[in-house]
Amino acid sequence: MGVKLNIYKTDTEVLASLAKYFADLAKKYIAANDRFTVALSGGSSPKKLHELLASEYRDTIDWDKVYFFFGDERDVPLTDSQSNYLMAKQTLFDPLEIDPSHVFAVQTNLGAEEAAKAYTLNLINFFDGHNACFDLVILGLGDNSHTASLFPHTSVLTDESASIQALYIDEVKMNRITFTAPLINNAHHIAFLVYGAGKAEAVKHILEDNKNIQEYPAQLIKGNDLQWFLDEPAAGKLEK
Ligand SMILES: O=C1O[C@H](COP(=O)(O)O)[C@@H](O)[C@H](O)[C@H]1O
Repeated sequence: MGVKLNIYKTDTEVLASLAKYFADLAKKYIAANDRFTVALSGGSSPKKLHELLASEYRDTIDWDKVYFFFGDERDVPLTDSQSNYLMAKQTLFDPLEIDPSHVFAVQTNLGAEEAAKAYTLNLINFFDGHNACFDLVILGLGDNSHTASLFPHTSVLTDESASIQALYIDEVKMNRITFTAPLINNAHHIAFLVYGAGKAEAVKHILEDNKNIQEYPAQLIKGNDLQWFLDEPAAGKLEK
């Protein structure tokens, strides 16, 4: 299956479409496997998605069968305002009263390197020693074309292992812990959530420019079912 672009006039419509996609996949995988595994993205874009899921889909998804992971995390305490975990806790887990044992936070209290190792072990245990294969990975896109914490001109971009790596990112002056592209690409379904004109240049680089993964890391993301959920401003520089 190729890349599917879902382009809507407004971010509200984008979020509604992705929330429904999330719900449809959750129902499908819970019916098939009695669980739905999802790796969340961080930053600010997903906040409204989480709030929508926690309100409109509170009663239509069997949330007790959903298991949450993080595609990347900042090397900060989980109580820090920059923490991707804290954002998800406040906008999704707390409103839905998610069982904390179903949420796999990156244990940043261990320090970045040890946290990456511990997270890798968590995945090995959760997936019974098999390669981690998430039902859904949700990704954002930075205006510099990074996704997860796969930033331009970093060593992790050429890592061919499906793993979790810790590295210092000079661009943001902090350590990050991130899925590698092969780990993301193992997923059954991958959804980019990108809205706002500020992302238009990056979207064009990723979807239409020649391959240059060092400049445009999100070009590394491939998958059986890779879907983009975009508003028109974010898609505004794509060839019509
Ligand atoms: O640093 C990060 O940025 C990206 C994009 O965030 P957004 O708020 O511009 O959507 C995010 O996907 C990633 O998880 C986060 O750590």
